[in-house]
Amino acid sequence: MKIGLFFGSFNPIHVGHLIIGESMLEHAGFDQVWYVVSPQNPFKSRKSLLHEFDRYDMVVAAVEKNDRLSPCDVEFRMPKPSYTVDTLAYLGEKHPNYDFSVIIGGDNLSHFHKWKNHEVILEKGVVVYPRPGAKPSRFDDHPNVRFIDAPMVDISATFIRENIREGKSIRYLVTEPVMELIDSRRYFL
Ligand SMILES: Nc1ncnc2c1ncn2[C@@H]1O[C@H](COP(=O)(O)OP(=O)(O)OP(=O)(O)O)[C@@H](O)[C@H]1O
Ligand SMILES: O=C(O)c1ccc[n+]([C@@H]2O[C@H](COP(=O)([O-])O)[C@@H](O)[C@H]2O)c1
Repeated sequence: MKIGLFFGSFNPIHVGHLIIGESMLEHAGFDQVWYVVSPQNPFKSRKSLLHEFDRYDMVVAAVEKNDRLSPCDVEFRMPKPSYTVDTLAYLGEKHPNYDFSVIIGGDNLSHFHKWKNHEVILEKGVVVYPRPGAKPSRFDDHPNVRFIDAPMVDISATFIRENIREGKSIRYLVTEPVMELIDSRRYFL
């Protein structure tokens, strides 16, 4: 079984993340995509970062209607910050019959050389979803890096958090169940 591991802060999960997951199932040949919620990205500040349990709840709410998209909380029980190569190794040991690859947005590829043991991640294969404004990277022509030809989506979690703080609507930028959680729990205010 081919599994695409989509690592992210998901602060919050938005429709861009869902379009990426579905496109990966359709165009990259994955049987499933797992949304791995990272408690702490090694490069990001904790400012305005919700607790991982809250971010996970939103991921669960976003994907529950889709059998092939799954939430994954494995990094909650691992050392922090969350290094992708370590999680990949752990999941590989736990599920020896699954074939894992990593999914990233085009913006992350330009920083990829700074990731811990990125060569090891590359050996497994990296599938890239194009992102507006992504810079060219040294991995663009790497044999184990595959770009998916799919429509660009110019949505970010940062933009959603800003809208919430300014009292603006986030309807259609996140799914209805995610919007209900954000409203009822007063996230990002
Ligand atoms: N609109 C998008 N197009 C392509 N890739 C995306 C998009 N949004 C997020 N990603 C990718 O999804 C993964 C998880 O992203 P993340 O949870 O940080 O969302 P984000 O919208 O980039 O958040 P923030 O604005 O807080 O940085 C990353 O690999 C990121 O590159
Ligand atoms: O392993 C690393 O060195 C590394 C460096 C930067 C980012 N990552 C992971 O990349 C994922 C995407 O991050 P984010 O915050 O942009 O959603 C997230 O799961 C991070 O833990 C991992």
